[in-house]
Amino acid sequence: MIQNKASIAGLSSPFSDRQRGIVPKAPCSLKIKAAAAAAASNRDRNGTVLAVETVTKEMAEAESLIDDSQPTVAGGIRDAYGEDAATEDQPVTPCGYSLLRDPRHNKGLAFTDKERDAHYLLGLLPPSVPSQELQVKKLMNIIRQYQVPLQKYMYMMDLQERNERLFYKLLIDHVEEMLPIVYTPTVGEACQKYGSIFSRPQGLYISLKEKGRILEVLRNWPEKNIQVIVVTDGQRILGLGDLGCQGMGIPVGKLSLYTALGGVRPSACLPITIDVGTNNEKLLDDEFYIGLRQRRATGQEYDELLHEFMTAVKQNYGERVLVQFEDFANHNAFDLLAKYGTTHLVFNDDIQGTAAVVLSGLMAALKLLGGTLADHRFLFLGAGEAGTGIAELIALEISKQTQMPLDEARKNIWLVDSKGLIVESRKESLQHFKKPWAHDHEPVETLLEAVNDIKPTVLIGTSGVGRTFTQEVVEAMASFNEKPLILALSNPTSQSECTAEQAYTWTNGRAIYASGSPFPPVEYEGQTYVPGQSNNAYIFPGLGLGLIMSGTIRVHDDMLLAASEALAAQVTQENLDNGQIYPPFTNIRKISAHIAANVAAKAYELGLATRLPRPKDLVAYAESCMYSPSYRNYR
Ligand SMILES: O=C([O-])CC(=O)C(=O)O
Ligand SMILES: [Mg+2]
Repeated sequence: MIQNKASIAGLSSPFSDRQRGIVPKAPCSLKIKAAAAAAASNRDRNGTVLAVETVTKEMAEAESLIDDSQPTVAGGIRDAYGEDAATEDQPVTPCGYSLLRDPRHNKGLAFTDKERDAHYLLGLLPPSVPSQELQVKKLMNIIRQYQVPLQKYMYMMDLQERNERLFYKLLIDHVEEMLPIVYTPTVGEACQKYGSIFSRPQGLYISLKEKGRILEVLRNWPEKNIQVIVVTDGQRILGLGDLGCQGMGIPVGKLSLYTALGGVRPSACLPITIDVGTNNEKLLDDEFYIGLRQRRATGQEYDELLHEFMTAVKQNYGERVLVQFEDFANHNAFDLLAKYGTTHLVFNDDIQGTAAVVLSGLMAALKLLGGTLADHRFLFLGAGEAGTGIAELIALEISKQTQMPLDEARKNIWLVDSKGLIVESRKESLQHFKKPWAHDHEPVETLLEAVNDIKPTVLIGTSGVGRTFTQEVVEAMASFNEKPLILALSNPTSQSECTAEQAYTWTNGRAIYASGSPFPPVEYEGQTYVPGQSNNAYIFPGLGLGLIMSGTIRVHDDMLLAASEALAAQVTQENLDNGQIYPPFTNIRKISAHIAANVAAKAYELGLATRLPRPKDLVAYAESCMYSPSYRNYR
């Protein structure tokens, strides 16, 4: 028998338990128990072993309030393996006033008359019953009236807290328009002002104060069946530097894309910020700063906290939870990936996600430029996570294609950092991740000199510093390339190495251009040029979905290559004819399903996938696993 919380606590209340929304309907609870037991043993009630899809259905049916006539895969991957067996300990489904206050189940005015009657909502809502589509239309009208992007961002955050399905429906249906709001560039501004706009916690904060108690912190999070964690320590938020605890906007934003673009259900996503202090003096002096008011802990203190975190994550969520490292400073990003890459399912978005999206763009661009990767020369401005990560993945692909040794494949790839071209004579003083790129060449101090010396066919900006592709640099690229490929990847828009308009104007419209944050189309001499967006958002949602749905336990470089190939394959001839090396974001769910399928296929091939048997049609399986934001009918 399920006990209600109030009776356990010995509280009395003028409302009945149902009215206060704390007791599930008895038939539902029985169904939950039966399905939970079945799913846990992977057998049906008669003891027959269940196929994965059948368990999914059992579990989805078991979720109280869901109408049997609804598609059952929406509950998603969580349910498929019996790990999320609903038990009496699960929070019960609310009804009455609490139902309207529960963002996961709230539908606002869209509750039907029958639902209003069955769930104690009579009189709590005005009579109109709009469809979800009409609700989206109304909200878009409101959002479009805000002139300031940050206001739109705050409206969206509020919506997410109020009605989760409507938030995702709106985001998915208007992805091109809303991506720049919930993601780069606006999310960058939101992080800068996070202390002032903070209203409700959207993820977990783990600070030095919680050292020794991280497992307890994880257990405080209301959701138990987590599949993806995005974690930052806030030290390098986009190209905006150290934003300390206010970096939380990034994991929150990335995870909302996991759901909207990759179909991972929201309750399986956990945003985390690790707060070891900040070296940002402005924040330390800001009375509204929400983080620890101290300079960053480093060395052993930092390592110990991170180690406790990684250990607690595995202990609490098991081996198959994906941890995505986001916006760590270079040294920590590389160290963490190296340290945990062999023991955990980890992935660094800034190193590996960015690399995969750029490699994909290059694969597509070759159809416009001609030749193979090995025929091109690459020059990077910026030799941090993104720069060296992309460079390495290109070299890996060249080496695979040509059978040449990796060292040899690196020879056509050059990097410039703040001290000039990375060359042999600087090797001693270079950080370890730059050393492989120290080629034999005279010292060169400026980017312009490097461009003129190396004569790259592809120029890639990963410096985090805005407007560093000057007119001379871009014109030099155009002087020896018929179609210079220019990727200005730093985020947000203010940090982009050059704008789309500059790239097209300075090359007389000949550039193939993409940036990390979006730019609007450019009119130049009577023609419209549509810049591409080379952002890891194309990759991580599909990659993550592929890892989760196959139960993969380690990320392998070949999975990144598989993701790149799948994305490049989605670029149509029409896209290419318009100078586009990425497909439009409007198709992103389909794209993510293809990426997920390719990644999962590679995981099965490498023996790293644990969810067996392997589904035959991985694209269809990926699609069937995706969360749908459509409202469900409540019994
Ligand atoms: O968040 C983005 O737009 C891309 C990214 O990972 C970064 O710039 O750090
Ligand atoms: Mg990032």
